[in-house]
This record gives sequence, C-alpha cells and structure tokens, in this order.
Amino acid sequence: MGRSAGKLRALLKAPGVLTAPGVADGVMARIVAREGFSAIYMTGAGTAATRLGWPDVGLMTMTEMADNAGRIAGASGLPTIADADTGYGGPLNVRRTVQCYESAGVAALHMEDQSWPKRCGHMAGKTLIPAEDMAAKIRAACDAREDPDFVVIARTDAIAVEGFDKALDRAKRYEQAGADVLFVEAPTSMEQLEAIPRAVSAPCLFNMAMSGKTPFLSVEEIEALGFKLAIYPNLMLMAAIPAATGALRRLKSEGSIKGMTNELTKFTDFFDLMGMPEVRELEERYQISEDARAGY
Ligand SMILES: C[C@](O)(C(=O)O)[C@H](CC(=O)O)C(=O)O
Repeated sequence: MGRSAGKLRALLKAPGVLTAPGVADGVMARIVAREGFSAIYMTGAGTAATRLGWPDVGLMTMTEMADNAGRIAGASGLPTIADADTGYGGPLNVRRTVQCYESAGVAALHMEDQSWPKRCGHMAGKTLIPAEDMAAKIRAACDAREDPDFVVIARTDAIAVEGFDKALDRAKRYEQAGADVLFVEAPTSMEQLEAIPRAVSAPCLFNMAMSGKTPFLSVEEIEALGFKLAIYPNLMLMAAIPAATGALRRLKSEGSIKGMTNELTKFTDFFDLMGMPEVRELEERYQISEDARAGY
C-alpha cells in the first residue's frame, strides 16, 4: 500500500485509460486485485448500500467512509480512488477528510460541489454550493495532503442544476484551484462527452454509472474521447444482486442448496481468494503450528 499515490500518478501518466472497478467491501476488492486491474475505486453509493442498506443520499459520515476506503486499499493492495462526497463540510472539514483518507492508505479522493445532504449524481433534486466556495475547498484539500502525490479529484454536479456550459466553467475554475483530475458528473450526450476533456488540461474522469444517463461506452471509446480514468462504480454490485437473489429463490423453491453447489464458489477457492495462501506462508515463516496456536 505504501507509495500508492505515487503509483496512481504513474498510472495516470501511462498511455491508455486507467480502468478502476468500483467496490464497497473486501471481498469485491480481492476480486478486482485477482483479476489483474491496476487500480480500484471505492463507490460511495455502493458503500451506503453495503454498509447501511440505504441509498446514496448523504447518510454516511466521513469517518465511516475513510474507514471503508482504508479496508479496500488494504484488501486489494491497489492504488485506491475513493469517493469523499462533498468533503463533509467547509475547507477545515475538507482538510481533516484528506488527512483521514490519506492515513487510511487511499491514493486519491473525489469531492463534489453539491450542498449537504448530497445525492447520487445521477438522481434528480441536487443543489450546489457557489463555485468560489468549492474552489476554496479544493485549495484546502491540496494544502492538507502530506504526500504531494495524493490525487485530488474535483467533481462538479452542475450539468443537471445549472446546465452544461456552467458545468464546464466550474471544471475550469476547479482546475485553477489546483485539482489534479476533473470529474464532470452525469454528462448525457456524446457532444458533452467530447467537450469535457477538451475544456481542461488536467486529466478527466469518466463515470460509467449504471443509471443510463451517460451513454454506455467501451474502454476504447472512452480513451478516444480523451478521458484518462474510467470508474465503474456499481458494476460488480449490480452483477452480484441477481446472482444472490437467484440462489435464494432456488433455496426457497427447491428447499435445499444441493442442486446449485456446482455453480457456487468452492469453500477452498473462497478462502484462497481471501488470502489463505499468504496466511499459510506466514504461518510457516513464523513457525505457527497447530500446537503453537493452542498455546496462544
Ligand atoms: C460515483 C458515485 O458517486 C458513487 O457513489 O460511486 C455515484 C455512482 C452511482 O450511483 O452510480 C454517482 O453519484 O455517480
């Protein structure tokens, strides 16, 4: 996990678009690492869903989010880009947010210009803070980082509230305030998507949300548009929900799990995914036998 922000900066400089699947827990984080992705994203919507069973409407607190982000960074070992909602207050709160995320082992956070309580960027009913207040929060975030490589991503939710041109004005303003990466939330057309990376010189983030507001584009198309980082916030959760629902329905209808065991992850594969080979190696290194364990 050490120097993960530096690793993320290097990945952002490399050719191509950096693809960061979104997760909210350690199991999903392990899958992303096993499947060979080089960066990971902590979704706020998925975190609210996974931790609380509630939607993304500003119910999670800063420390809960930082804690979850740290667990994901730890379980995946990957440079972690984490949702930090609005930064949880004014510039002073933002400073503390950056410090907490950084000490949790996160490489980057994104912070948006919505007022609190925020809502998922793809939902109706958003409101914004003034651009100058957001610019001050971005300056505070940049000042607060201890590792100069820690990546500050500024998000604007202005498209749905003030229109596309104002959203681009905000993005430019946030770039001047020091944001390393710009995230213009919920563009709705190819014209908008083409204009965003051209409007600023900092790298841009593409949010492949599942709402359908933003066109579903391939990684090649995202790259051709000039975006540098693509997040897939809830892809894995959306894939897991029908699978889990199907298993429960079969349990109900068949009264047993016997008929589905071939389709399920095997017990040993599950623990291997969770790092059992590493545990075995460590047990060997420290000579932790069953007898020794009995003495602890
Ligand atoms: C990026 C996002 O903030 C998230 O929480 O992952 C969400 C994603 C989503 O709900 O699909 C967003 O507001 O876009």
